Amino acid sequence: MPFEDIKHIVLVLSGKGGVGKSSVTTQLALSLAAKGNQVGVLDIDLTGPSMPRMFGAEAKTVVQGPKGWLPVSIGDGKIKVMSLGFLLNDRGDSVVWRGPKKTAMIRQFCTDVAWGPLDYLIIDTPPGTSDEHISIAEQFQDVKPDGAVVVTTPQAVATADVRKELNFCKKVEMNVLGIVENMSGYVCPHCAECTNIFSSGGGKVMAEEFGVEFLGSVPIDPKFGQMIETQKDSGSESLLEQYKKSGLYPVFTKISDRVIEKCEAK
Ligand SMILES: Nc1ncnc2c1ncn2[C@@H]1O[C@H](COP(=O)(O)OP(=O)(O)OP(=O)(O)O)[C@@H](O)[C@H]1O
Repeated sequence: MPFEDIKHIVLVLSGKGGVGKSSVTTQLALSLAAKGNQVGVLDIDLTGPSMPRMFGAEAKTVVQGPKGWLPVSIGDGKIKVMSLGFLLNDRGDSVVWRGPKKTAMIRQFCTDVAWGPLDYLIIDTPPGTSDEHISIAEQFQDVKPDGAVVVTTPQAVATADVRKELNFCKKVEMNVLGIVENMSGYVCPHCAECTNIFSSGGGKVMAEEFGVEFLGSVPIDPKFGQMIETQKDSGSESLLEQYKKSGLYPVFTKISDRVIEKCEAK
């Protein structure tokens, strides 16, 4: 059984692209690792895999071990990452595959990766409710994920996309751990005051409407993007150390506390 050594599985979903789903996946992984957990990150965003870039591991490749693909170990090995990005020859390549090929790739990602023991496996999914989501839902018929973290932005809440995502979860009987509202306000680097540029609070209202938990608001922090862009295969130890100094670290410490509580309560 490929998931037998994995204690908890969490999916990260978003109704639309560009809302910060990959950033939330990365920060969830970093904050869980900061609490001493062994974390795996599975990137099934086949058309736009961004995990190699997020973890500064674009030059790494995955190799085949005796028990399957060996995920890329980041820093001191507290985080392991598997992404289609590691298998593409040219990292700028994108994959245009039809449904059956995507399904086969996802099945392989779910069965052929030698993760070793993990406390948490975080799965970064493509935006929307596409073939990949249906495949992943099918893969998990026996091993149910603990649930999904749904990411939105204040603007996206105004659209039907989040609603669609939450309805999708209901349809495939996916437990929703909660909603994260990303890019919710801007923290001034000079005075640390938070300004609500795009309005905020919509995620909370949506969470109430669907009877799911609101996990928290994540402000826009330009330093986060800089931190990601300037790391060059320095590994997660330094990324983790840098992240601990980031203004978003306390925000995600609270979010991951709730994720842990909810996963352990299951
Ligand atoms: N809270 C934040 N503060 C500052 N920058 C952010 C924040 N969240 C996301 N970003 C930046 O916004 C951009 C888009 O984020 P990200 O790649 O995480 O979105 P996504 O939803 O995964 O996108 P896609 O749908 O293309 O996969 C990135 O450059 C990221 O660094």
